[in-house]
Amino acid sequence: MASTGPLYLGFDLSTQQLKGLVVDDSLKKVHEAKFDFDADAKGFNINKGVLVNEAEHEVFAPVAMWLQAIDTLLLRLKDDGLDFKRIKGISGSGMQHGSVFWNADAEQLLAQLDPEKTLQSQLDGAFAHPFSPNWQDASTQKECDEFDAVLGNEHQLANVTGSKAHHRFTGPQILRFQRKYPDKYIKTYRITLVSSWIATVFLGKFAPFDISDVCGMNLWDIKAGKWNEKLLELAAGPSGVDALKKKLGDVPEDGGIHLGNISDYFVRRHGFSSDCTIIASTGDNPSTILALPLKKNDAIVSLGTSTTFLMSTAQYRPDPATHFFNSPTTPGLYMFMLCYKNGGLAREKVRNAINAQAGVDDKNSWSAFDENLLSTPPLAQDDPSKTPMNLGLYFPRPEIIPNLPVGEWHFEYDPVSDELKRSRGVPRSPEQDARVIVESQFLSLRLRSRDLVHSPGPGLPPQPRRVYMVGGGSRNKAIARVAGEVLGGSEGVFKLDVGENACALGAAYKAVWAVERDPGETFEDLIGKRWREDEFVEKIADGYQPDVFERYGRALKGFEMMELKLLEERKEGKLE
Ligand SMILES: Nc1ncnc2c1ncn2[C@@H]1O[C@H](COP(=O)(O)OP(=O)(O)O)[C@@H](O)[C@H]1O
Ligand SMILES: O=C(CO)[C@@H](O)[C@H](O)COP(=O)(O)O
Repeated sequence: MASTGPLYLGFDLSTQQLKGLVVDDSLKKVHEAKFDFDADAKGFNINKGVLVNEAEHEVFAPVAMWLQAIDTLLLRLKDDGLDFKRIKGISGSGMQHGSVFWNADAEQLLAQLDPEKTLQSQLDGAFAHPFSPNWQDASTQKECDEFDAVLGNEHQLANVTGSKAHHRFTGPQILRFQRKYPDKYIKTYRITLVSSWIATVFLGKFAPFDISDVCGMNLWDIKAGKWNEKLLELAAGPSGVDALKKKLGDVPEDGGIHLGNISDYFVRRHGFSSDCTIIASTGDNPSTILALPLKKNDAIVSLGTSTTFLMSTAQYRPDPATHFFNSPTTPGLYMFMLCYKNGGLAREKVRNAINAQAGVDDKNSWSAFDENLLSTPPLAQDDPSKTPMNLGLYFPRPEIIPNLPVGEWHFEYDPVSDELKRSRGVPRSPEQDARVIVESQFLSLRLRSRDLVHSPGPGLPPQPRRVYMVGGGSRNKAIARVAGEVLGGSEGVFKLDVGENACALGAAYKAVWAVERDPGETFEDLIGKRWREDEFVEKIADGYQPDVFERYGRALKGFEMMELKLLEERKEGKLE
């Protein structure tokens, strides 16, 4: 007999694709589909989901392409057998920091959508600007300097907003937007984040920012729970704070807030039930921590286009080197995050060089990369007693952590003499680059999370209890193995059964919680009760291995010296 129980739909609008995932009330995934921007979008000259203006270091995405993606994704979910009538709640996750500038006609256009036509064909006129600045944008150095200065320094800004100023954060982006396009800024009636943009489309009217994603703007005072007036004043420019406040709207405290019923357009065009509820959408990283009942001292490593490292903590310990956000669901909890621009695409560059050298036909195959990753000894050290450790940084795009320009740098480090020497590359390039780039990415995570992790048991050095891998790169077990060697993890390295789609899963779980919670029931309680560990997660690699963990511990010192040296050279103008 066909099931009739309630279903919950989660979206993930990320750099390279829109994904949709449906779960039932027992948290089991029942449908999923995706729309890949490069492969599926028609009429946009994008590469890896974005457009680039190199001259100004701008990276941005066409908003109309996302509308096309929603139009097609819903058809794909239908083809997958989804009965839209059963969907009781929808929530979404969006790549963080990106802003969409809507004009004054938008709400009328949203309210009057004709179910015979696509979203893309009807909402073209709803935007004051056709593009959304992407998280990879690096055009706002001047604006970031102003943000860091306005409260005193970057420490003060991090204390108040959870982060120092970052190129991609929405406040500095708005400041640059209103300076570069004053007319468009005046015409902007409402600014949404990518997350509240998804909710807006499904709601048919403007949706507010969510309590977690708002922390990615450098405008929100986390402890006070309100906008910081000085920061608003800076971002707002000549048209003033009140005008900007109107464009930004309110920020409800409850991450599970019911924003309203789904827009009639979706009821009539796709057969959704008219009482399907739209739940606040959040950022892709906050959403990822909702994909499982994360315990204290567990870490999530998300290998998407960006690499991120996430932990849930009750301690608010902001620092200019890291990010803190409100939990998307639970007051009093925070999300700690590290975010790197050079994640998936940097690894792909090494993979491509290996495949080209080996004459591999399938350009997207990871086999040769994986073979080299596993056959190269740790730190590409053939004989640890005689040869130095090989360290490197691979940044095809300007990096966030540390703030370095495009480049690739190699060093040799002798942990006995503590000597660090510049080298021309790894001994056997590009094969050994596979090992050195993956180690480099995980060493940076270990370096920057070391004060947050603690010993998971007697006699164990500080490290996570479990490391969960998610995002596209979590398909790769060779990378997971190296993650365990570098980061540890007393119980091992794990993957969710929908590991690549954790953001969409987290969004779907948020919808389950928001619709089905009892009064006062936390997300952790509800999801914890329904979660089935044996079905939903798989151990994919060993974690803590004392010898190699200790060896990487020694490498950390050289790694830190390497970064400091390059930062010094940047200051002296030697790297640009
Ligand atoms: N088998 C694999 N090994 C390593 N990386 C992979 C593998 N499969 C996919 N990826 C990486 O996953 C990335 C996409 O991850 P995904 O989480 O879907 O992206 P996003 O959410 O940022 O759009 C690609 O850039 C690719 O490098
Ligand atoms: O900028 C950040 C987080 O601060 C990125 O993590 C974006 O949120 C995009 O992520 P993916 O497309 O890699 O999922």
